[in-house]
Amino acid sequence: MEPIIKCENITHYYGKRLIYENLNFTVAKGKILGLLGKNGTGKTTIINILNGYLKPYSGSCYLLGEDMRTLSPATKSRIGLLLEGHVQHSYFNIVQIEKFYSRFFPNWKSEPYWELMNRLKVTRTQKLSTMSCGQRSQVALGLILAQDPELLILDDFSMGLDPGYRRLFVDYLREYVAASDKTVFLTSHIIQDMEQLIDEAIILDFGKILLHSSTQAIMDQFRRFRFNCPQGSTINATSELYHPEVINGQAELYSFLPQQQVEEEIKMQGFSPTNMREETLSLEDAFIGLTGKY
Ligand SMILES: Nc1ncnc2c1ncn2[C@@H]1O[C@H](COP(=O)(O)OP(=O)(O)OP(=O)(O)O)[C@@H](O)[C@H]1O
Repeated sequence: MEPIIKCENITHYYGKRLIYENLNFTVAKGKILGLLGKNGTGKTTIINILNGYLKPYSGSCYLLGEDMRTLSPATKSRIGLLLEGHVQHSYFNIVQIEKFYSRFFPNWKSEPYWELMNRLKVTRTQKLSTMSCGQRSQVALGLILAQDPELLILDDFSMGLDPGYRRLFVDYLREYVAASDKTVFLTSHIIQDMEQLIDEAIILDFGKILLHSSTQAIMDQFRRFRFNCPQGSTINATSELYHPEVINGQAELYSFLPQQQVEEEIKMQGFSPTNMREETLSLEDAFIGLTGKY
C-alpha cells in the first residue's frame, strides 16, 4: 500500500547552513509516528516542508500520494495541521471560531470539539486572545479533531498543556487512530507522553536521521550498561556503543547489543569490564542514551 507520507532525499539549507542531507522516510497508513530530536535539529523545518510552507533545497515529499508542491485543495482538506504557536483568529470566541472553521472542512464533526470545549473553564463569549496559553492550545486541538482528517500533522502539540490535559489528548489521539485507521505525524519534547502513544519514532540528530524504528523495538532492545573499569581507562563511542562515560572507574554506556557482545566490544578497546549490569529504559532515557545529554 502507498505510504501516507513519503519523503525522498530531502536536503535543506538555511543560507549556507546545512540542516540535513538526503533525508528519507515513509509513514504507513494507521501509524502514529513521533519525530523526536534535540532543540534545533530541524523538526519544525520538516513539518514546514511537509505542509508546503517551505521549499526544500532538494528532494520531494508526497502526502496522501500527491506531491506536496502541488497539493490539490481536496487533498489539503484531508490533512489536519497544527503548527507551533497554534490558533490564529484570536478575536473569535469558541462559538465563532467553530463556525468559521467548519465552513472549510467537508467532514466537520462538532462533537469532539464541544466535548473538549465543555471541559474548558471559559465562557462562550470570551475571546481567544484573553485565554491562557494552554486554553488556546486546547481550542486548537479541538478544531483539529473536528476536521476529522485522514492525516494529522502536529508540531509540538503539548505546548502549554498541563499534564492532565496532555494525558486526555493522548488518549483521544490513540482512540482516534485506532477507530478509523488515521495516520499521525507529530513532534514533541515530552517524551514520556510518547511512550504510550507512538508506534514509531524517528530520532533526528544534527544533519541526519539517527534512528527510525518501532517504539517497541527501542524499548525491547536498547539498554543501559553500567560496569566497573580500571582507574584511568576511557571508552570510545562506536557505532554500537552510544555515549560512554567513565567517572572514577564507574562506567556507563548504551547499546542495542546483548550484554555479552557489549563486553566483547569493550575488550577490543583494551580492558575487561567487571560487574556489568544491564538496565531497561523508559523512552525518555533511551532518547538521552541515543542523542546524549547535551
Ligand atoms: N528561517 C530560518 N532562517 C535561518 N535559520 C533557521 C530558520 N528557521 C530555523 N532555522 C534554524 O534551523 C535549525 C532547525 O530549526 P527548527 O525550528 O526546524 O528546529 P526544531 O528541531 O524544530 O527545534 P525546537 O526543538 O527548538 O523546536 C535551527 O538551528 C534554527 O536556528
